[in-house]
Amino acid sequence: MDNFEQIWNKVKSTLQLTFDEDIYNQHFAVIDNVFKVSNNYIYLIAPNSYIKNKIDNFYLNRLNYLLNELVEEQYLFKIITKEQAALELKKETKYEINTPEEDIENKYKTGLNPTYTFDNFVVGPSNRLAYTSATKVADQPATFANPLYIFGHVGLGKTHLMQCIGNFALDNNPNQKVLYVKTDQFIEDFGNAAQQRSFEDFSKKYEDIDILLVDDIQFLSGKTKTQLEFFKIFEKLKDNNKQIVITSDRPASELFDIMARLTSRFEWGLTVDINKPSLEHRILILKKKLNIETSDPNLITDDILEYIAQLFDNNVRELEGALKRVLFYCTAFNYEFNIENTQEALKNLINSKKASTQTVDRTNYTNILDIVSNYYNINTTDLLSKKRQKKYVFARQVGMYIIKELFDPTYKKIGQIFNGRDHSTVIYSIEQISNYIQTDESIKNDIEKLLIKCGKK
Ligand SMILES: Nc1ncnc2c1ncn2[C@@H]1O[C@H](COP(=O)(O)OP(=O)(O)OP(=O)(O)O)[C@@H](O)[C@H]1O
Repeated sequence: MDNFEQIWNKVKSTLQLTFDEDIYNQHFAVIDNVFKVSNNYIYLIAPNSYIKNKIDNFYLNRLNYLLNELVEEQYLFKIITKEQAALELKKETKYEINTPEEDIENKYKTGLNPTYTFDNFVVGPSNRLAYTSATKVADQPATFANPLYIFGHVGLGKTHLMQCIGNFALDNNPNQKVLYVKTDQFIEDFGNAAQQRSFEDFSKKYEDIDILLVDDIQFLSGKTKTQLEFFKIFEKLKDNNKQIVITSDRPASELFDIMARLTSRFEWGLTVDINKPSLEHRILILKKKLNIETSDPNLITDDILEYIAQLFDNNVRELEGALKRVLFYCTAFNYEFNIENTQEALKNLINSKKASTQTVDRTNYTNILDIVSNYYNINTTDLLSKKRQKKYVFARQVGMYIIKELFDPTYKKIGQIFNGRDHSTVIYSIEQISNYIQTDESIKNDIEKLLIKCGKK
């Protein structure tokens, strides 16, 4: 809690710098402490419902924007009145007190983030099919497409769209049981259940469900037992006519080390992809985000939005991050929103982008790349390419592992050697190989041989 108090105090300090004294004193100075933190909401008590409504209507986005800058996890501020706080306390639940609004409480049990809605998802040519399919699934679960499989590169809106399905379906029918879960969480839950030899809670959580939303299914790779369990759950839900939605960074046919009976089932329903948005689409996304963050769509002019959209063309998360940075920089220091200040705010991001796209010196590693390619009977161009067939993906992961073992460069550097893969892909690849080494004797021997060929003393 102390931590949240500090965060609130920091937000308050920024508000004090940005707002007129009168506004600050009337709305924010009067809020002292954090009342409680529950279900990713940080509760603040307004002295009366007039102030509560005023903050809700005019300032809440700004507050949440500042909060976002300070904490990595998704938290939101929630303003309640003293009366509501008193009611909460009366419930006498020691550690977790229900929110006043039942529907919000319900949503948080589902793992859903209520800010992901169809309304704030900007539709364009790169995501129209995925969007339309998602709206249909949300409107009529288990009727239109089951499973719905959404794939695309990092940060292009898969999670957002998947969560829209859950939020919309729940709004339509609050009695439905919806569960959003990241694959990592599923793996962890299964591991815990297996360790405790008690599957009751696990089965209840995943089988007693109307809509199951599973994010980033590619992380099931190599986890045979967990895949088998997921297969059982999948079959059960399908048999009971329950909706399943899955996201992944690649088509089901290119999933690596996931059993064929699962990947083939992923293709039973409808598969849709999300691609990179065009410049016009990116500008529209920025406008929407601006509207959400500030309630003032004209705060930043179109030429500045276009400037940002030109710079960040790969990933909507980066694009959004850039906008937030500009907003924070200019509002926190009371600077004008112009190109110079935008450039200044984005200086570090631009520099790190430049660094990652500069041509890479592979000379030190060429030998290793050749040895690994030869060993797996592929050519080096394919090893460095984006081809997703298993033999290339596996050899690439081995290449990354060996370079890390022998030279220990940064993950970012390894990503650059392999044609600009991001550092999380590199980490994931190296972890995969480390896992194989522990579980598969023949892979372990291969890697040992390769390490020696590549110069391990
Ligand atoms: N079309 C869009 N309209 C509005 N916001 C979008 C859109 N596409 C992506 N975003 C925003 O971009 C950010 C990243 O999106 P999201 O987390 O859904 O990406 P993802 O594809 O699931 O990425 P990852 O593969 O890393 O999980 C989110 O804040 C999301 O709201």
